[in-house]
Amino acid sequence: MKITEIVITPIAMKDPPLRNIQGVHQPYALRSILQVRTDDGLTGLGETYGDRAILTALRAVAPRLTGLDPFDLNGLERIIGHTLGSAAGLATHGLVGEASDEKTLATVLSAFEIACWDLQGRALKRPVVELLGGKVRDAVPYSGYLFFKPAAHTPSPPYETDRWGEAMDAEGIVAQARRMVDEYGFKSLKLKGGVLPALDEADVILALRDAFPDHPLRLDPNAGWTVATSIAVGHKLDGVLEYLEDPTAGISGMAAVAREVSMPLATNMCVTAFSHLPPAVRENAVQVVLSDHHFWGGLRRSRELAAICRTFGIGLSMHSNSHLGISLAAMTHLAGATPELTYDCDTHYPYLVEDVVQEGVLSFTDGAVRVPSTPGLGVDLDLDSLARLAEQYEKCGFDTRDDVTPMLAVDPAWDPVVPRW
Ligand SMILES: O=C([O-])C(=O)C[C@H](O)[C@@H](O)C(=O)[O-]
Ligand SMILES: [Mg+2]
Repeated sequence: MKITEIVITPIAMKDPPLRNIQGVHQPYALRSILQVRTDDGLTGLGETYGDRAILTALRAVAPRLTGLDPFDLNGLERIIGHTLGSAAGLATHGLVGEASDEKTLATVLSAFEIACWDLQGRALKRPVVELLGGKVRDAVPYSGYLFFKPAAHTPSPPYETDRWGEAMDAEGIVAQARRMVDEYGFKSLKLKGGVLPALDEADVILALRDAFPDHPLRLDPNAGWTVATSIAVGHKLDGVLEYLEDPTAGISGMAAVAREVSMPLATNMCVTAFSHLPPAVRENAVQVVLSDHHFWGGLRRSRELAAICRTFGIGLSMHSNSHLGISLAAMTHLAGATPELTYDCDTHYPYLVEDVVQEGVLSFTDGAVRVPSTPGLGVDLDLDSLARLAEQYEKCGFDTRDDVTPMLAVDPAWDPVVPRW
């Protein structure tokens, strides 16, 4: 089997005004959809970020992959390494740590690697989970991802009215959580923090604890707090949190917090590449790493991360950014085959109102997605939806994720400085 053609389609999907430390989500989230075609007539699917910088890198690599066997993942890595060379790190939005050459390569590799896994599975008529060693769970549990948000936010271009309403205080967040739990059956809850003053966010967690006594709870302010504030929140939430995610910036900052608080600290910001693991282990900075195949280099590398975490007694969870069904399928196959992944995975999927994959394949029951059993990733493109979302990308008016500008549109004094509290 040889790759004959790769089609990369940037798309924009509607997104609600979800708040975070930087500001607010734009009215559309951007993704790149990959279709990798072979001489056997098969098409493998991939999905990754849609920012201009990654799109440029994907487009530089794609023509070099003609003739590659999709089973040759080492060859894929070699070609991508040669093509990107020492290209400067991709600009990122700052919510998944610093950019670096290592992460650029891993991000580009992942996008094509996922499509190759899909092709391998389709060729062998086996689901990806079986190529990864077989299922360790039939369904993958996800956590309900709670965001502070206004009911409406109207910079230009405007946001679509969403079904989640306002959630800017404890009452709103508890109502959002209730809806997530009722509709999706989530068994754990994560609050995106960095929006209210830190101790007020701790109060929101306490309100969630009252309303959901048995749900593991997580709080993630994306490094919005100083070490001292992080410790104060850690003490206030002693015995309440499953983990505290990225309260403060950097491996040493996290280590200073970890020495003083009782709950595990988790990260998708200070340990986001293999070179971050040795210092993090040395300083005992984090007790849980949130993997994310999109920037850790795909499914193989994510499993290498799992083995390293197992070796050093670090827990493994999974991070998410706004994503579509191809990524949800890839996340589910990976988690379905990875025993180390004992924490419920993050997903933004409940906020999605439009997808590029055919409906009805992926759904949540009791907070979990069944690992697909059909060949490859188990999802197929809906070409009409792909075309519509591609047109939306052309019209949306931006080509890079930027949570600051739409915030400035409603608050001209907005300053995304960190740490803020
Ligand atoms: O766990 C995290 O840090 C994230 O999920 C990062 C995301 O970008 C999140 O902050 C968001 O969607 O605004
Ligand atoms: Mg996080």
